[in-house]
Amino acid sequence: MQSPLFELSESSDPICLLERDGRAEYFSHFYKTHESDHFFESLLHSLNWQADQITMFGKLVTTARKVAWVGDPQCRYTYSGIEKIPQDWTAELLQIKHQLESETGYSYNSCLLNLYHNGDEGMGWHSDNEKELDSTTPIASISLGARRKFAFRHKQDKTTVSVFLDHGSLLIMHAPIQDHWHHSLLKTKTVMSPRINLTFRKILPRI
Ligand SMILES: O=C(O)CCC(=O)C(=O)O
Ligand SMILES: [Fe+2]
Repeated sequence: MQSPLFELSESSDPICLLERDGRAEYFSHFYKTHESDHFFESLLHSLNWQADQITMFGKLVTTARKVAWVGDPQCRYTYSGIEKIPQDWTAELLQIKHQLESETGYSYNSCLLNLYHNGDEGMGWHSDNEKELDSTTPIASISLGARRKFAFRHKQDKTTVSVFLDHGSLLIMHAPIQDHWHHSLLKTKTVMSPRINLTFRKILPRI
């Protein structure tokens, strides 16, 4: 079966990509090109980017993709058995966070950033359902740089829905999407330039 692939035009913002077992909305032009160019450059140079470590088939593997974890000081986050301590917000990240908060009506206290140097780097199928995350706050994902293909795959019936994430775009993943769908950033041989992705999240206070 052919899976839907959304090819979108600016006038159609926002587009509802999924509305079953969760909802995903896509804004292709959340930021204008010159604003997106500015954010890309400043985030590339102002953050402490580090290789990530993930568990694959029971082994700890270091990724080529780089990550930066930013948030309020109490926002600690554990994945693959490693506790991440956040970097401080930069002026640009606070500006983006405030714009997102007024767009969505939700508040965020952390942001995970990924730097993919080229199309050889991607992110495998997963869902963002860690127990530290407030599952009622949608994950808001901003893309800067190279246009890359992103896909959702339903956990039970394996239906897929994919979209190219544009420079300056915003993808909002509403609950309970993480319970029912995996998502992935697909690798490709045709992209040679870098991309930065920002996922704004709400971490629950520790009990
Ligand atoms: O790079 C992307 O668009 C996806 C990133 C992602 O899924 C994540 O950080 O959890
Ligand atoms: Fe994710």
